[in-house]
Amino acid sequence: MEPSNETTVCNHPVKHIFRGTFVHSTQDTPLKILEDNVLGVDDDGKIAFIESGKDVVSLSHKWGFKASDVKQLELHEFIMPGLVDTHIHASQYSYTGTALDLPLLQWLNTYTFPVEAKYKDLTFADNVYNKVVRRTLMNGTTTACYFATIHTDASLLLGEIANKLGQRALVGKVCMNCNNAVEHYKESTEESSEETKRFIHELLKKKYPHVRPVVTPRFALSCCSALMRDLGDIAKNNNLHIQSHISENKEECEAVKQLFPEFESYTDVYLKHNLLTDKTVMAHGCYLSDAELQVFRDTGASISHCPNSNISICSGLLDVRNVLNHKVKIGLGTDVAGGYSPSILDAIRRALDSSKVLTIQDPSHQTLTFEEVFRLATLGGSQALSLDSETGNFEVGKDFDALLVNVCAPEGPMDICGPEPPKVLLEKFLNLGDDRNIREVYVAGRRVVPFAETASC
Ligand SMILES: O=c1[nH]c(=O)c2nc[nH]c2[nH]1
Ligand SMILES: [Zn+2]
Repeated sequence: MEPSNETTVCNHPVKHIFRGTFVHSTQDTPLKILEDNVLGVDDDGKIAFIESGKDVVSLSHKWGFKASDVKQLELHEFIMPGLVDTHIHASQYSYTGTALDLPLLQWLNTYTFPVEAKYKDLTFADNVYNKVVRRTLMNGTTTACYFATIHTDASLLLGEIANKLGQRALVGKVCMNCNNAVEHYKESTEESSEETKRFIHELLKKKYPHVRPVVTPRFALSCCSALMRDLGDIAKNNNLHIQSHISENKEECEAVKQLFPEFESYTDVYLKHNLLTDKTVMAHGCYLSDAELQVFRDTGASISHCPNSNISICSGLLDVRNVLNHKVKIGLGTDVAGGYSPSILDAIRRALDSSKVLTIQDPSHQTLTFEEVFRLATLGGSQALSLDSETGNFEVGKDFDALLVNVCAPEGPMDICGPEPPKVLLEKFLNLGDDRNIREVYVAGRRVVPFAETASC
């Protein structure tokens, strides 16, 4: 509710008030630094105001808070928007940091499918899914777009755990009816469609405030035409998000061409199966042509850039500058476990490295700046997931999804050798920081890190 004037106490109470430095991105500016600002979070977890610290007295009258309610940040602290992981396989978390010696298709058959088959066992799923949600939250991921496995009940469990621990999440029960490598790790077409409908129904029935289902055809090599068409219809009928993979590796692109010769391109395969919408996020896209990027632009579909994975399993390098020039929505993804790090801070560094490699190869390439990659990791990710009306930056009315960062955390990974401006502190954090610097994490105004209770290994 909007306050009526400056002297009336607003009857919509604020539950957190922070004063200090805030950094975030907007559509026009990749990095906005707001020094000595005051931000209030209302009872619904939404940003009620963000204004100059000089106005704190009039704000306290207007919103009915006391000076002692204000949490004053230290000089080496700042608040930034939560990180958005637009593509992560929760089910692959158990082998993160290993099995990076094969290219995509062999990697899937050798490592991925045998592990994913184990999620029939809900005890196994419960252990891994609790760990991945905790680890990503600790690393500042306030929103995650998850692939689970083909198992409906384990996928529902992932949604339950994300809700319990307070992470904003899109959760996908994986659909795949083609797989010759691992027996039993596939579904029939009918099973896949019916179980997807059950998954959506059951998850929506829980009415979790920040956890939603996402329709998840694994990729064109795992799903026949009939299944992709069914999934396109299911997403349309329920107005749901869609996620998949596209143009990650050359061998995969060639196989798609062989399997779907009647289509103009890999993008055309998804387009003609109604899988490209303004709520679709496709991982990778390293080999998309300009014409395909134009289709992304026209449909409003987005790309999840997963640079760690692209390098780790030798898939390719995405030219993010070209994607941005085509005005296609783009965010960052860890792609655990093709990517070996569950942290979006790592994705930021790998995105910058990848852009620099492109510049080494072609000096006319316009290297991404750290400010641009900061935006990809926050507002860009929320746009890629079509969640930017709810989260992504500190606009009044959005949910307060945020990290309180202390660059001088005791036992932390970096040193600050004298007074530094906030822009330097942010750049240092993005390049050198880790979870020790992330003192608090908020999702929709709820403090979710530090955890209420500690988990054992
Ligand atoms: O990086 C990837 N990870 C996967 O699990 C996958 N499945 C299809 N294509 C994929 N790419
Ligand atoms: Zn993936």
